[in-house]
Amino acid sequence: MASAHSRLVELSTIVSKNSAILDQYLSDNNIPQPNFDEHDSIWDKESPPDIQKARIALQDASTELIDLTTGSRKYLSKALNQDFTSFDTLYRLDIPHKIPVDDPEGITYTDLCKKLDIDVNAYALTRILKAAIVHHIFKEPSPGRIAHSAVSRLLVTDDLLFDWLGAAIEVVGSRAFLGRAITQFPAMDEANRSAASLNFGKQDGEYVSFYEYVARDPERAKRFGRGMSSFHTGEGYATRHLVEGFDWGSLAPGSLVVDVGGSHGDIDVAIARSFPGLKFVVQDLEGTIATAEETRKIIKDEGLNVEFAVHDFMTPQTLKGVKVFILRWILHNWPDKYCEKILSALIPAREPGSRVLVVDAVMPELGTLPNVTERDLRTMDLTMLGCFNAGDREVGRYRDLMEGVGLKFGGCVRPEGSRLSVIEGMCVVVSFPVPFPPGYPLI
Ligand SMILES: C[S@@+](CC[C@H](N)C(=O)[O-])C[C@H]1O[C@@H](n2cnc3c(N)ncnc32)[C@H](O)[C@@H]1O
Repeated sequence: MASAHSRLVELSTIVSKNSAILDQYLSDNNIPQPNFDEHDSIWDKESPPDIQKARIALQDASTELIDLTTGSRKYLSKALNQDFTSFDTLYRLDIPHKIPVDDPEGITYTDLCKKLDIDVNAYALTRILKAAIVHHIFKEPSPGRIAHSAVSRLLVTDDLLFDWLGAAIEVVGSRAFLGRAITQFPAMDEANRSAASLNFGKQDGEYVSFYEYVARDPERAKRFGRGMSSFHTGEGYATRHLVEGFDWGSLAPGSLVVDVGGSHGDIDVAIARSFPGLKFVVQDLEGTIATAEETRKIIKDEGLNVEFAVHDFMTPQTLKGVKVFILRWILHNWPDKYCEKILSALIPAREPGSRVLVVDAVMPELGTLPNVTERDLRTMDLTMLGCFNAGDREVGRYRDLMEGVGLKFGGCVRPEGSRLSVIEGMCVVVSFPVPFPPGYPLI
């Protein structure tokens, strides 16, 4: 039943009323419908004031409709992509933690400045924060005061999300250097010649890769690991997709599952809870493994069969008898030649019946998904290109990569509602955590 007062309906009425005004204007003046094919849009020309008013009202209501139907967490990452500057500032100055979390009246801008660790230009900071407020990050309950919004409050109540923001700022900030990177390093095939390398600047005289940069600072490594954990709390990236998306029950008790580049092991904890008979080893770089204390505690408290081991996935796999290798969000971080190296490194561990699960987003053909979905995917793809000279590949490129190193390609499935095919020998399955609309052709 519809609500007595529905903001959504109210907004859609504004959209429809103003669309009708614009439509009438076009028809009265024999102007074709707006599209992106014409060289010259009608809206680039001057139109009467009431038509301009109708356009603004329509756009304002549509924007609010989109914002209100996005969800706070998702909104946060969307807003970060649109308004990087404010986020960068509020993270660096730790603004969310300086604003009372449960007081709708918030704090004055002046008192907020007094709480900061450094003496900043209050006028400049206020302007940066107001730019955040128009994106629903914080709100202004009364003139001169700032309070938390539902979105900004998350940054205080969810520590992992705050760490995600810290990591995401470095990631998204690097994307801005893409144009410089493609002109300075046009081949774009080296991890340490990326937009991120330019963003971070030379370290001890050398450009470094994203991961080298992260590993140089334990605090940053911890933030990145925790930021990854926070991703798993979002619906699109929930661990359950992999828990439900593969037939773990078909593995014999005691089967060894190795999560290559598994970070803090969130995926393994989730699978181990449902399949306690399996044995998991999470492999990652030393800095990441060293900061997985929260997962270690969960593993100990719940008695889960999950271990951590330092292993560089560019070097041959040392474990034997592995039934399943998980490579989740790994290949999209590496240029092709490194993906070949990572996949080849698994070959010595291959045995009949073992499998590799590559879990990554798969890029669709242009225009085959709803535009809002595709915008998200392509933004993420460019983020990966900026950070790593890598990205979310089309399914054919995954197949080429795998077959190129002599692995059998086992198909590409979406976890929800799909059963994975199990093929004798080294079977490679590409799945991905993004909730694609039903019916999207995967292979
Ligand atoms: C994008 S994260 C994905 C983490 C995890 N698989 C997940 O799905 O959340 C990539 C991981 O690869 C790890 N990594 C990067 N280079 C590595 C290397 N040479 N050997 C092992 N792990 C590495 C990083 O430390 C990080 O944890």
